Amino acid sequence: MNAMTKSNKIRLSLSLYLNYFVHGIGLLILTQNMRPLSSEWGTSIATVSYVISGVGIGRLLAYYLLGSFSDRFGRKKIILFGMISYSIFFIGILFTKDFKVAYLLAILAGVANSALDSGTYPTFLEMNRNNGAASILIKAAMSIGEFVLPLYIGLNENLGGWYGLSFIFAAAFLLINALLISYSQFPLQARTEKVVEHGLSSRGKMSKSKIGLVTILSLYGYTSMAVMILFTQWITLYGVDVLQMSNMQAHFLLSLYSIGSIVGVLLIFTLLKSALIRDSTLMVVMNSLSLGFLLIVCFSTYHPAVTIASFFFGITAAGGVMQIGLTIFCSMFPHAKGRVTAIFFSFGSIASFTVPIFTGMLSNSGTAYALRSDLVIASFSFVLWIIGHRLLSLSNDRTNYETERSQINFIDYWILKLLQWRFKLAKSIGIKKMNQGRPIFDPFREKKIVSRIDRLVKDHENRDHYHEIFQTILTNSKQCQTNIQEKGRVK
Ligand SMILES: O=C(O)C(=O)C[C@]1(C(=O)O)C=C[C@@H](O)C=C1
Repeated sequence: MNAMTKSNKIRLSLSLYLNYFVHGIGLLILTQNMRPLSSEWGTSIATVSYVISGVGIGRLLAYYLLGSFSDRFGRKKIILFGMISYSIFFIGILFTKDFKVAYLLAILAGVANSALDSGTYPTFLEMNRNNGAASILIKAAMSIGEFVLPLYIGLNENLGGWYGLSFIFAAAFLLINALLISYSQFPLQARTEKVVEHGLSSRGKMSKSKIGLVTILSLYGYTSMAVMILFTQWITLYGVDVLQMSNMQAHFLLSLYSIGSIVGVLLIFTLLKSALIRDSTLMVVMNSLSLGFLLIVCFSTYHPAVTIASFFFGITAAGGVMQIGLTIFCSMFPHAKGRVTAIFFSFGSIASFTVPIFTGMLSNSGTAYALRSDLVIASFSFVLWIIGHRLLSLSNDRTNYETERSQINFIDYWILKLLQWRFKLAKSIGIKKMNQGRPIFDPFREKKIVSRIDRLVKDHENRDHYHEIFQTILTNSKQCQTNIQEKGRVK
């Protein structure tokens, strides 16, 4: 397949993000409709909750297999399969009267979720030359879906509308989008045969530090997910039971956390895109900060402090750190991205199973124990990244120059910003000179500039290079001024 054009990339990205908007809806649609579904199926709320756990089972069962399929048969097929399965779930749940069928459908939703993940994350990495910034936006698309659905359901209930409409909308969105995706061009994928050569299974070839990193990143698949699930599950009760907040104040903690997560996504996206910071350094910073904010949430009794800390915890723990972890993991196995994604999210699925179980047990001793156990997991994440950062730096030092390159990217970013500023000032001088009828070229000023630079240079062996660079800047600056004057004259 040929390289993708910019408009193809944008179109495909939008379709993929739209899937995750619907997936955000899918994540909440059962819990938000527990009451109507329980009366539809003639079961208790507890049974509906049991049906919901089927989603987790489906994800766990399917991730690894679908990840391998994604590497072998291509991203597009696996994504389309996920979208169609998801639509069947949305429609099927509405029309079934039997909770056992609903349970099977929930498993199908889990399978659909893993298909979307196994196909989409690698596609974004392949489309953006392994820059993980675009995958971070997946999280934003999901958060928007999660934000919109409860609002819609609340509004629909007030207006007395049928609960099933949101299911129909979700399925319709997906089916129309599936049509668009089926005609979309996908980025070039790493050759499938190489999966065998470089596969994760060829442990003999892996160095000790690589095995260490695989372990760390897999465990992070668990801890990054667990930290978020645990917080969202217990924070509201903690606010009411332990902090004696009003119901409204306690719910607000979760809303602020969600808004924080969207802010975090935008922040991390900008940081990664501008290459201002190395991804693994960002992980150490984010995980240490999230631990700090969590400590405030767990031990402060001052309501405003807990409220603000919840917002910042959303930024640092739910702003896409999980996605960066996955991007780093994928970059270690460029030919098996689908499988890596699958392994990573399988660990995440285990978190969605185990967290409700062990926190449920802890809550018997008090809600504070349940929420504060999140500190243990957040500390674990932090330690994982201290070690992970070290291992990544060591392997980079020996084998490549990624560290230097990312620093050069950082410097180039600022050189460009400064040059843009310089050109702007030179243009302004150019316009003033035109109005005064003075020539652009000012040899005295240029001589001054050059001799000043000469005085500033410390590494004398590079003096000639600096001369040449500043001479080029001046030449281009004058060209810029000429252009702006000509434009002014034409007008
Ligand atoms: O200082 C000026 O007079 C400018 O027009 C700016 C500038 C420059 O880019 O620094 C550009 C052209 C002149 O020959 C000297 C300096």
